[in-house]
Amino acid sequence: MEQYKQPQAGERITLQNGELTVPDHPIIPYIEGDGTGPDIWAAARRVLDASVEKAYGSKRKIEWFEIYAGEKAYNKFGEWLPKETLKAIEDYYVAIKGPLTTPVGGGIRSLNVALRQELDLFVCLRPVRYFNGVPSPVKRPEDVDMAIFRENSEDIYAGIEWEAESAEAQKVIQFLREEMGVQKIRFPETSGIGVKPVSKEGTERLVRAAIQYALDHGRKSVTLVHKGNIMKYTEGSFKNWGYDLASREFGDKVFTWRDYDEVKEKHGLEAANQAQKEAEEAGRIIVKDSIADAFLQQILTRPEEYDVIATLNLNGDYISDALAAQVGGIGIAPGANINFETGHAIFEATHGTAPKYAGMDKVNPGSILLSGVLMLEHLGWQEAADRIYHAMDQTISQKKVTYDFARLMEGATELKCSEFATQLIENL
Ligand SMILES: NC(=O)C1=CN([C@@H]2O[C@H](COP(=O)(O)OP(=O)(O)OC[C@H]3O[C@@H](n4cnc5c(N)ncnc54)[C@H](OP(=O)(O)O)[C@@H]3O)[C@@H](O)[C@H]2O)C=CC1
Ligand SMILES: O=C(O)CCC(=O)C(=O)O
Ligand SMILES: [Mg+2]
Repeated sequence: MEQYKQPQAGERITLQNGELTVPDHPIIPYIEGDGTGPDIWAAARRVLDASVEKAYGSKRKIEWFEIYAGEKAYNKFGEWLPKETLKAIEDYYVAIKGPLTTPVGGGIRSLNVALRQELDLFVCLRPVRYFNGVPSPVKRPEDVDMAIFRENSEDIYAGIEWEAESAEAQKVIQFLREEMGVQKIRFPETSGIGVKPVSKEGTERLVRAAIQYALDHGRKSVTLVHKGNIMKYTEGSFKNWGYDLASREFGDKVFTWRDYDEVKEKHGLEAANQAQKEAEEAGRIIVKDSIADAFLQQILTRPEEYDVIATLNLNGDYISDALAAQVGGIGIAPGANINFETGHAIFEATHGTAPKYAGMDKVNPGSILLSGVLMLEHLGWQEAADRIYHAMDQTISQKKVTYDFARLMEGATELKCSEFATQLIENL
């Protein structure tokens, strides 16, 4: 880490017996991000620091350590994702990042995805909840309270694809047609090809983390969201492996829809409904499943029926933006990429770099800030986290908001990104 200036003060977070040990002055690496990243990060950092100070005085303080990825890394070191960045996150366990640009249709592959894959941060956890007063396109946004567990290491995001008409694509198509008996590639001469790996191990560690989270957080259900009717051996297997794991590892802590079907088969519908009701009353987690397209309409029409969601990478990407829109948009949707086995985590906004607003001090810093709040909770600094939740509620109720909310609210005062942060600090 010769190129990076590590802070003189502070100590490392360590892992002991599978648990993070967090010193009072932890060193936390951060990546500012591209586009609007510098604006939202500067605002969020001020609020995080102020809240920690307010909650703990001088006893606790985060020692921030800048590390680099994306355009800033390229301009400084000629690399998009320097090895030192990965090493710093490995060494310090917990990091936070702003959004990074990914060009469409060519150029570099996603650095966001690369960070998750290189560090094997297999869960992308995106909690979606409503803050009072936030403008929403739905009638009862307060019914949305879900935690999305998006698989983060495989699926179509593995980046195994070949461009149409390339020698590689032609070779794969030839192999599929001649050796695998594939007859259904409609336009073989001009097809690009993508491969979607989904494994049993990958599914199991994701579903295990989702059920454990549901148990630890007093949640009621875990829904496996898939498109298994069409992609039988990837998304369909995700569902089957998920149910297998739930019964095998969690036993009577869960009641699955497979259990329901079994009771129904043997004793009829009424008995099955009764068995599920008793399981719910006993606090068992209901493990169910939903096909992705139906799920996307049901989260609009019956959001109160869904709680923890476990899903594959691409479904999770769509679902997290769709659900975020229901509770005020991606400007306030937080996220965390976590390896629940090694303890490594990167907290990051759900949205991207919003390039048209870059450098305008305009966009909502809520998403990266609330990702920072998840980070405070992960460190066990709940008092500092709670102050920020409270300040968000207060500030939005006062109708002092950034442009994204102001354009949907009557009588709102539109604040710049930095002014919104100042207002939050006043309300801590
Ligand atoms: N994890 C990451 O780092 C991610 C990176 N990206 C990357 O970001 C780049 C831009 O992607 P794009 O598809 O435009 O998606 P963005 O999420 O960057 O922006 C889409 C729209 O969302 C709204 N928005 C985004 N951020 C905020 C915010 N902080 N406050 C309020 N509104 C916000 C804006 O809406 P409006 O126009 O209505 O004001 C904006 O135009 C791409 O290179 C993409 O690959 C994308 C997603 C995640
Ligand atoms: O990496 C990207 O450019 C997009 C990632 C994304 O959409 C997400 O993290 O939700
Ligand atoms: Mg996305």
